[in-house]
Amino acid sequence: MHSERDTLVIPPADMAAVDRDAADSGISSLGLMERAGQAVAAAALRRFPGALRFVVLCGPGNNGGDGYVAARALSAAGADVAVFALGDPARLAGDAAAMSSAWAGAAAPLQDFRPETGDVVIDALFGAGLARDLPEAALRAVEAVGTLALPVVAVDLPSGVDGRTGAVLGAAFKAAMTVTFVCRKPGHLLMPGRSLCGTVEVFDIGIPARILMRHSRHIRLNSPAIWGGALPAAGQAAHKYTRGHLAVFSGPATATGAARLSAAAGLCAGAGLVTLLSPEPALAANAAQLTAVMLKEVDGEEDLSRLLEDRRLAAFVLGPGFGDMERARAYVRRIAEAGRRLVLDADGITAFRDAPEALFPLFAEGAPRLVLTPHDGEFARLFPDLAEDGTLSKIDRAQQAAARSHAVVVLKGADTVIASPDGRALVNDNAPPWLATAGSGDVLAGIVGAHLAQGMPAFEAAASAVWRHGEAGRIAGEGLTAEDLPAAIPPWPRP
Ligand SMILES: NC(=O)C1=CN([C@@H]2O[C@H](COP(=O)(O)OP(=O)(O)OC[C@H]3O[C@@H](n4cnc5c(N)ncnc54)[C@H](OP(=O)(O)O)[C@@H]3O)[C@@H](O)[C@H]2O)[C@@H](O)CC1
Ligand SMILES: [K+]
Repeated sequence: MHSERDTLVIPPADMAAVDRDAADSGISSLGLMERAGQAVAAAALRRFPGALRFVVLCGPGNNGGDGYVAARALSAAGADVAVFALGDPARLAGDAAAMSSAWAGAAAPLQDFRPETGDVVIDALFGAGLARDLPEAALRAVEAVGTLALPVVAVDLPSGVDGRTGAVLGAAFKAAMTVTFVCRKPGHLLMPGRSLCGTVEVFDIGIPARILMRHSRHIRLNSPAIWGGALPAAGQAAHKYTRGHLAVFSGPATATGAARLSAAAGLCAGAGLVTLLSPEPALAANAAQLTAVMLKEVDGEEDLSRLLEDRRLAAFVLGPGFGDMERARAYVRRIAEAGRRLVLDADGITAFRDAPEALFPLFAEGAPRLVLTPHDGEFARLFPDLAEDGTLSKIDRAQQAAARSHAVVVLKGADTVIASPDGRALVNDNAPPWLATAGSGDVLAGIVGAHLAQGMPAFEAAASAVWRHGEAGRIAGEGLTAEDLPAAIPPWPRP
């Protein structure tokens, strides 16, 4: 399990500020580069002991500097090493120039690189400083290495991956392994960057935590290390009501399955009681398929108001299969006015597509009580401007949406981002690809609802739900259907 420091994620621009602070406090930047390059060489030798030749591709900045150190260390270890440089090494500056001079071997132009079977490529072309699409010579190298399917060890990031957004600029190496320094960068976690990094190894090159924390924007990898303590301890005498009562709204008679999936997941995730709230025409369909989940008729705002008199009903899930947009908006208003907690998913989100400004003020007071769980398409309905802004990373989009909506935003995908109105954001990385299946989102909404019902703060409730959902996907295994997921939800992890 991760330590808290292991979960830190710092964007490249902030990382540059960390480097400056480290230098100001007397830490030698040349020493940092030396340790970085040595770490790369050690990792490459450990992972590829049978390499016939290590080909080190060095770029025009400090990433290239790390490459020259790695070349020297690999050579000192007895490996066969060839260095190819992008640009004239004589034009390198600062630490990179010093490390290039300390490399005793030759450095041929990158254009001369002809990959051979048995090569292991150390990609030190670009890291945090990649500012635009890869230049022509680098594109050709990416293509040639890809053609032979040579293993690549990326220094800091696979060249071509934008460390801030995870986007590919022109093209990018597909690495078997990425050795990065200090902490992860967003590009290691956000797609498609994550899929190009291979195994990510993070090396502590000696920058003290106090400097890191000064520049951390509270972006982290989603891990039990962050929220493991957020589950209120249920005492020996825990009563089902003290473990929370969750209510899930059913859709019409023709669309009841989604809500039942949410309800079942809520029960398996630890809610003491779960009630499905069903319109009258759907009662029979629901009753035929429920056992532990209770069923209650709610067929309009008056029914709901009466129900809300029961203070034990702590949290609601609205959206999966719900269908009726006007009723969705009315129910959301009632729940907000009654001070309850709400997971708004699927149709519940779409119901506010033309009037998001009618939703956001409803939950503006006090601690966050609303959790929005959109996929990209639903996100664009509530936040069209953020969805269209190509300069924003997925983390930026979720953070800005959370601040605007006063909601915890769970922006779903292979790289789900969970953001809080207070600026915290987590990137999730434990979801297997086969979790993207029909009904999977309904299950997630139910788990979030169960956590809210148990009294967890909304951000922790959502983050832990995303993680348990991912674990459930792993446990249920490839070929799962959403029906398999509730029973596969793992117990609450203790940090
Ligand atoms: N604390 C740490 O984490 C430590 C980090 N360290 C290492 O430093 C790395 C960051 O170094 P960096 O800032 O020099 O950036 P880097 O990626 O080498 O590229 C910048 C150069 O590329 C150029 N350039 C950019 N895009 C281009 C393009 N498309 N086509 C052509 N040129 C392009 C750009 O030129 P410019 O944009 O100014 O014209 C500039 O010359 C980091 O990834 C890690 O490996 C360690 O050494 C020690 C501690
Ligand atoms: K690189």
